[in-house]
Amino acid sequence: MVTQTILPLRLRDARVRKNGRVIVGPVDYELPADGFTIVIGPNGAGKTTLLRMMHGMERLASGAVEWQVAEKRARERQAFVFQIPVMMRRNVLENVAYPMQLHGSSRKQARAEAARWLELIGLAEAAERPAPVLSGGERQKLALARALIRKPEILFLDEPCASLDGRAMREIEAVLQSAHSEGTRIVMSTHDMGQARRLASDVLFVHRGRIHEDGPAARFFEHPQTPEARAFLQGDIVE
Ligand SMILES: Nc1ncnc2c1ncn2[C@@H]1O[C@H](COP(=O)(O)OP(=O)(O)OP(=O)(O)O)[C@@H](O)[C@H]1O
Repeated sequence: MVTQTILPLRLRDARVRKNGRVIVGPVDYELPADGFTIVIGPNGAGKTTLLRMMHGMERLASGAVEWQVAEKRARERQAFVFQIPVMMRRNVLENVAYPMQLHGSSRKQARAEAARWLELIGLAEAAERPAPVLSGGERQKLALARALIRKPEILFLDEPCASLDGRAMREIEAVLQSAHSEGTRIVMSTHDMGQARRLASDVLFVHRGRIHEDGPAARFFEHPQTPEARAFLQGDIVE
């Protein structure tokens, strides 16, 4: 059987409106099939909403978000990691195993795969602990293992390292880089310019609800094309 990729993703004239105001859009953009895309921009620029819109979590006021396959299949092949991870009041292993069980794996199979992921992500010792008692970094690792366990084609992450210490951040970045090198497409927002430079193959610079500039990371960081991106990279306040 030929497995058709869900990518590239196309956004056509896509807009999200809240309280009568367009907060993101119009966006016309094609997300290429490969890469580690970092989404950056000033506070309130629309990064979170753009990611949610790509993932199909926002009702569109106009336009379309189109994958290469039917919506149901596209949905199954994506995962999303939130800034504040959502987790069940069960132990860590069960939290990670859950998506596999939900999609038809036996409990035994799901638990075995979850244990493998916990090992990989450095959470093996916490397997039997209730998820709600984890530290911030551990929670985010759990969320990442749970997102990756079904080997999504594309993973969206909204500020996954906000407020984590250096060690947790390093561990999470290593897992993301490894997932990417094994073929997972990644789209992630961050406020941390060091992290953006470490991880990005390409950049989406969001300003006032629009993709203001996009391109390969090396070019963006060395030669930003727009005055707003230049100002942002210099650390100026961009409104
Ligand atoms: N549910 C909502 N109702 C009204 N306005 C909203 C809603 N959600 C977001 N907004 C507004 O839309 C704009 C974009 O928000 P969004 O959270 O996408 O930006 P962001 O770039 O992720 O911000 P930050 O960097 O602060 O996390 C902001 O001005 C925000 O106040």
